[in-house]
Amino acid sequence: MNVSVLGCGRWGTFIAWYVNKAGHDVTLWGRQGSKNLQVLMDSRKNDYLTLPDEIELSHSLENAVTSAEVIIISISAQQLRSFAKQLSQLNEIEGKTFILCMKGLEADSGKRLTQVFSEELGKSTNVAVWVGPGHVQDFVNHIPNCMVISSENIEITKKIVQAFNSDLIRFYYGQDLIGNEIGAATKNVMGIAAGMLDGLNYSSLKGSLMARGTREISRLVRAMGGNDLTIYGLSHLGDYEATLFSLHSHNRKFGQMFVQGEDFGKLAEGVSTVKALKELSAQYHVELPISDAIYEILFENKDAKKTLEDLILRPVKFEF
Ligand SMILES: NC(=O)C1=CN([C@@H]2O[C@H](COP(=O)(O)OP(=O)(O)OC[C@H]3O[C@@H](n4cnc5c(N)ncnc54)[C@H](OP(=O)(O)O)[C@@H]3O)[C@@H](O)[C@H]2O)C=CC1
Ligand SMILES: O=C(CO)COP(=O)(O)O
Repeated sequence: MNVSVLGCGRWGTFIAWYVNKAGHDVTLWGRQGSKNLQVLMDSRKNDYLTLPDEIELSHSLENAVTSAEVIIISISAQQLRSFAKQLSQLNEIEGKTFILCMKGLEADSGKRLTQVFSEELGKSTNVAVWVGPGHVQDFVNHIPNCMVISSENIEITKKIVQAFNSDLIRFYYGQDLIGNEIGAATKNVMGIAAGMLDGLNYSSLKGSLMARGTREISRLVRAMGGNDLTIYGLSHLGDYEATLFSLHSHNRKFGQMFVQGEDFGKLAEGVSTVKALKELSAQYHVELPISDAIYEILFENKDAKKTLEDLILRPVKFEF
């Protein structure tokens, strides 16, 4: 199958490498001026991997889109709306399958990425998400993992899983798009919280963060019409090791450096997702104490140690 990957950062480049390894013809696209693409064109390498010669590297969005049956997008979540607008100007997008390999929510509206995408491209394309745990550094060292594909159309979900399943990634069929998208985006917020705990020498609280973080997000998913159990699956709890504990996690690292007064400088999607959660908490009348605490620390200048300690001082309540 011809597959194009749009976005050539850490994850998009890995996805191109992986999909080629799974037996497909792959084009990897980067925008004009992309340093990431230039480095790959010059050396076929980045900080994480080496791309085989058969993967085509391209600056032409039109060629990348028209030549492929399946188009995978992996760019920063806050750029998706404007990028989807750009895609909607192209011919021949009808009937194509798009897969979003991204973990975020629109910061201002709280909308899920498939909602943002469909609003800009209409209903004539299929859209799915590919989420779950995995770091490039582990996959290129042949360490396998499990991930999940989810869409509103089970036939599309099955087609993608069958095309991309391999001994490196075992895919599951997701049946709850709301839960999988909210789960994938919000695990980054818990990752930031975990990094803050690490930075404050409170790492032993991460078990409690796992228990109460999943509970908080499952309440939100249920209020939004999803299945609260999804939060205990691959998109969220299944991604906690890779985000709350892994030294590779950008979100965990961001949180750690934030409380240490340092600038991380790379994409940590959870920062924008914290804003989206503020909006969703109000829209759906769901209390999100951990996410609120991270919002206050990041955007209201509240003291991180005191704000996280205050979570412990909340009134006693039933666990479930
Ligand atoms: N296990 C998983 O499922 C993982 C998922 N991810 C997700 O993947 C997504 C990307 O993360 P990551 O690869 O780390 O981020 P990077 O910052 O490494 O890469 C982002 C890419 O997006 C491109 N980009 C940004 N804005 C635009 C735009 N307006 N138009 C076109 N291209 C654009 C950048 O272009 P340029 O090259 O010009 O800078 C860059 O290539 C995130 O949502 C992240 O959560 C990440 C890791 C693992
Ligand atoms: O989603 C990821 C791991 O599954 C990557 O997480 P980070 O963006 O925090 O590195």
